[in-house]
Amino acid sequence: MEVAAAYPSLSLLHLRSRKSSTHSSLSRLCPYKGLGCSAYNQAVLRNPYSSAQNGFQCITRKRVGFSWPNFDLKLNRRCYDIKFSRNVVVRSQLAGTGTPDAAYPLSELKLGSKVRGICFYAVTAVVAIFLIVLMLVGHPFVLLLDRYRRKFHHFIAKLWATLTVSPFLKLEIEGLENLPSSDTPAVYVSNHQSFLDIYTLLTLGKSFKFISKTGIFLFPVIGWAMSMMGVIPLKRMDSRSQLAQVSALHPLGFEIFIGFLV
Ligand SMILES: CCCCCCCCCCCCCCCC(=O)OC[C@@H](O)COP(=O)(O)O
Repeated sequence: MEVAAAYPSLSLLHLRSRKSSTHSSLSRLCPYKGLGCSAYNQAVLRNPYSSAQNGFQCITRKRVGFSWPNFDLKLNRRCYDIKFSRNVVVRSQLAGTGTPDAAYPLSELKLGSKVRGICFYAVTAVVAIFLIVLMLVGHPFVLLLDRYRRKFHHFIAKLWATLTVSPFLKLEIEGLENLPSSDTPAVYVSNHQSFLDIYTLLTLGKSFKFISKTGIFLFPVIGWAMSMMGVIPLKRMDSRSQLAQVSALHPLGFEIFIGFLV
């Protein structure tokens, strides 16, 4: 997973798994001097951890049969039809060769991985429910005292991310000194291999203004937190919305985080 921080010079932040091949964590920041998009492309291609060289994956979606209970009212008996198939997307930098065959259906995941995944979601939900209360209480003060950066909310988000991730992954952060200071306008761009980049970037504690598709704001608790943090909503199919939201940023300058899928 890579994050590019674009400010006067351009740096790449790499998010990689420390010990296993199943999850990614924040591990390496490689400074790369360059200007403009072409320089960025070169940086990605030439970097030893780049997706191009390692062939890390954006694995194509694989359809997996999934049974859903269905009620046949006439016969008053329960029957099971293959009604839908579910898309299971596996994206990992480290998992294999980058071919579609490397994707595997949910049903083939080991029990341990499933339990681990369920625990992850349980922890993140429980922690969010507690922390959202703090955010709600602090929100009026944040609007009065720190309307733009909202550092308090970002601190809460950092707590949420750290408490969620730390039982499951060990984060290693290298090269923090290469990041621009908080008062330097910068754009961070991630290739968004999975949602783990959001957690790992939140643990940095920087007041990124994330840009997010509008649908995510509808999630309970997380969506409310995003609104309070000032996450920028984006209607993806509407280029006017994209322009309007970015130009609405406060002229003092912000650090923006943009995630995109590769
Ligand atoms: C108290 C709890 C604190 C919670 C803090 C939550 C802060 C969350 C910051 C969220 C930033 C969300 C950025 C989302 C970026 C985005 O929009 O990604 C789109 C992808 O998904 C791809 O979607 P799709 O193509 O539809 O699969």
